[in-house]
Amino acid sequence: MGVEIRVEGLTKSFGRQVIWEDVTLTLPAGEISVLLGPSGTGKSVFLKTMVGLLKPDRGHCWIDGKDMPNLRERDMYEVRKLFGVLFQDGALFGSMNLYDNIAFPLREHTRKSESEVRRIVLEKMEMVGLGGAQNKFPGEISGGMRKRAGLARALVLDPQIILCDEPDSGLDPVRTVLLNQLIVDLNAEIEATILIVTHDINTARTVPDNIGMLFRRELVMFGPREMLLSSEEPVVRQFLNARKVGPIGMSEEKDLSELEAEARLGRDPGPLPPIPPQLMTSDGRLRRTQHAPGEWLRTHGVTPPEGSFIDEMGRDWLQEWPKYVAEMSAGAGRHSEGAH
Ligand SMILES: Nc1ncnc2c1ncn2[C@@H]1O[C@H](COP(=O)(O)OP(=O)(O)OP(=O)(O)O)[C@@H](O)[C@H]1O
Repeated sequence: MGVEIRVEGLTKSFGRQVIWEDVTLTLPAGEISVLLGPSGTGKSVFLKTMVGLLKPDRGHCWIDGKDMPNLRERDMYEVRKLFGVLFQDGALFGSMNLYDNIAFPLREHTRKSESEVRRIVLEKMEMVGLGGAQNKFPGEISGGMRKRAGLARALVLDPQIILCDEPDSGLDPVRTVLLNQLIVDLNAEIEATILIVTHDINTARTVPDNIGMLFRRELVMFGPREMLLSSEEPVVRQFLNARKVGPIGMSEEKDLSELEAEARLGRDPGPLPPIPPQLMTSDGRLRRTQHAPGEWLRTHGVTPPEGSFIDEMGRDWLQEWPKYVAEMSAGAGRHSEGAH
């Protein structure tokens, strides 16, 4: 089961350039969260600070009771073992085949025998759909395969926390959805706490349990997916709906002439689009941390936009959910009876 991560008042600057200030959020144990923000708002810096690769100016990041940025190097090394990190390009060693790349953390951080290493590497490769590709070199495979190899490598130490920095950059839309599916299935399987940095709006809208948004050196909002997808906050709304109208411009903030032009053309962002159903696991089983569709909206008295929670087959998940959960639990019951 993944661990909760509690970030409090985290602030980071490089020289006089403040990247973000006073970031406070909690990544709930075992849930999937997405971090959004225009380019250059410090999302990668945030991930690197979480794993202790960068030191913040001040603040805390509590992981399993330990305050990561304020640990001694040796203790930090121990906490780092809880993490699996998928960097943007997979960060594979070009001179090693996939097998050796994926085996690397096991050989570096554990004293496992080569036969044990082999068992784990092949299992993880199978898990990400790379069975049989052990002898390929990173230069011989596609970008999507490199990402999956990076993911397999991030998984070998059985991480309780997985950080993915733009896992979908450079992937075609179908590969992006397949990678998202893999992440959701993985979450159901190993129940790790997952944080994904992405620019892909479809990923942000359909995959996570929670969404956070960085803008103008602060965390504008962090909370359940439904909270951000129904938010009227201009930056959140503009970003999550990929709209031109809103505070974000080509440089991070719009200048006066852009805002004047926008005012002439009309600045009404229009109605919010429907909230899509969340991506389910591929075998339909429920993730341990999965929330019922509409749960946050109901508890907060928010009416979702017309057409929300209807999937591409026309099923309305607000109606279907109780029936679905009952069927799944009955199925799980049957499985466990069968197992005894
Ligand atoms: N080691 C460093 N030293 C100095 N400045 C840095 C360092 N790393 C990042 N920065 C600066 O911090 C800012 C945020 O960078 P970061 O890569 O985190 O942005 P990002 O939100 O991930 O962007 P993108 O979406 O384009 O990947 C940038 O201005 C970058 O130049």
